[in-house]
Amino acid sequence: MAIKVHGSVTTTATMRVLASLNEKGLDYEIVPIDLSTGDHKREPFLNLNPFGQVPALEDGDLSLFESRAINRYIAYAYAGQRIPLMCENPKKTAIVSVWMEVEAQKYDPPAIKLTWELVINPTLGIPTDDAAVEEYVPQLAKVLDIYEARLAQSKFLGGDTFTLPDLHHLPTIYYLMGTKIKTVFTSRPHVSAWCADILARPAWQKTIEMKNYK
Ligand SMILES: N[C@@H](CCC(=O)N[C@@H](CS)C(=O)NCC(=O)O)C(=O)O
Repeated sequence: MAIKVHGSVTTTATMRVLASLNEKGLDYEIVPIDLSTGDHKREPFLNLNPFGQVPALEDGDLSLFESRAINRYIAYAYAGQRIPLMCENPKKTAIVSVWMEVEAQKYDPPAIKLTWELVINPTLGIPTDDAAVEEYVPQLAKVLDIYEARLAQSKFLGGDTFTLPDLHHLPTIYYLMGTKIKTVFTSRPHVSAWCADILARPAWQKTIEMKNYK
């Protein structure tokens, strides 16, 4: 049975999973979940994720939610397919795990709030809260200062190669690069080069195309 992704192709967490499936070149089916009608808060979706958030993934008899956990599964279950998104060496894996935690715990909280304020709310007709933007940009900048130092030493966050911690940033970087605060990324030379590099990946370009032709 083909892998099924239950989600909405414009949402950051669904895009995160599609990006890893595309990196692996896997076949999958998208089962659209319409957030505007509340599909995600009703059965049968709640059976896949009782928290009522997209995405959820089914691979045979395995059912998962939480985009980052799904991506770990994809990386390990399909380790031999195309590029490795995790490492086998325990020490290298530990470093990759550190930067995955950094993305989820330090980077994502301000980045997702800014994505809501600057990208999602305007599409819903909700005006941007400029005070919130002013509060979150310095928080994001502080994290990116640390990234700038890391990326001066290492081509990617997890090491010499592109791995899940890099991939997990793609949806919010993609959206925020189209906003007035993109200089928070582009003003830092190593961060800027890293963003350009990971955004140009064919698997990410495919993810964007799926969003544009939904
Ligand atoms: N930590 C979850 C977050 C999932 C999430 O926030 N999904 C959003 C779309 S990006 C959603 O379903 N929002 C609707 C809601 O929370 O009601 C993950 O990474 O999968």
